[in-house]
Amino acid sequence: MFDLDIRLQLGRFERELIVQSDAPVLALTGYSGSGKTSVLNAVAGLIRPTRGHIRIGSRLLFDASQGIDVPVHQRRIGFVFQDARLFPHYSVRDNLLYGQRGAVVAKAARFQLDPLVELLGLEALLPRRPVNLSGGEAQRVAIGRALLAQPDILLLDEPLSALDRTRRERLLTFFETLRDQFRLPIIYVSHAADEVRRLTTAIHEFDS
Ligand SMILES: Nc1ncnc2c1ncn2[C@@H]1O[C@H](COP(=O)(O)OP(=O)(O)OP(=O)(O)O)[C@@H](O)[C@H]1O
Repeated sequence: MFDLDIRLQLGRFERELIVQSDAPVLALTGYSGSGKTSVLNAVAGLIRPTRGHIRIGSRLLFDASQGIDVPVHQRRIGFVFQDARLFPHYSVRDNLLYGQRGAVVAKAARFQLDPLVELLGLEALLPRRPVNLSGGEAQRVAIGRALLAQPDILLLDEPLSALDRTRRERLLTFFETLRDQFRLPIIYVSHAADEVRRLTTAIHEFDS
């Protein structure tokens, strides 16, 4: 499922990552500043590794030796950033629908608005603007928006950090659904290994 062998150089910061795993969820954990978000940026195509390759499922996204570097908009990746990054001038509903724009939303599409609104508990929030959401609510909207773009791969950067225990629990269950029913490959960044143990045994810890 995941075959990553990359080297990143950002100013003086360097990070190597070599992972091969058949697990559906790959977790990256480690201290602040260890390069977790940078790896997600490389997978999304926002920064370019200095060498190596990135293959997820059947998709080869980057291979320096073959000169392959799939453009960001063709990677079909849903990226949920640490700060939700919703459009402040759009309602929650319009933020969600923005995710659908450009995506082929056939009746058979994996992710549909109404079931996602229900799964993520967003009904009451639909008319609100992001400024009137808590951090955890905004994060749930960002997850819905990312999924409505019908991604092949989901990148989650510390998605539970703004949530209380009950909401954490519900979202973890939701991620298990994405993993088991939708079979969506997920790279999940967290600084806490215990947070991700429920989702996967494929945990790569940056400890140096
Ligand atoms: N464009 C850049 N130029 C120089 N250094 C950078 C650049 N982008 C990131 N860095 C540095 O790379 C290192 C890794 O950053 P990154 O955000 O990937 O870490 P992280 O593990 O995700 O951290 P956190 O858990 O705090 O989010 C940091 O020291 C950061 O300052």
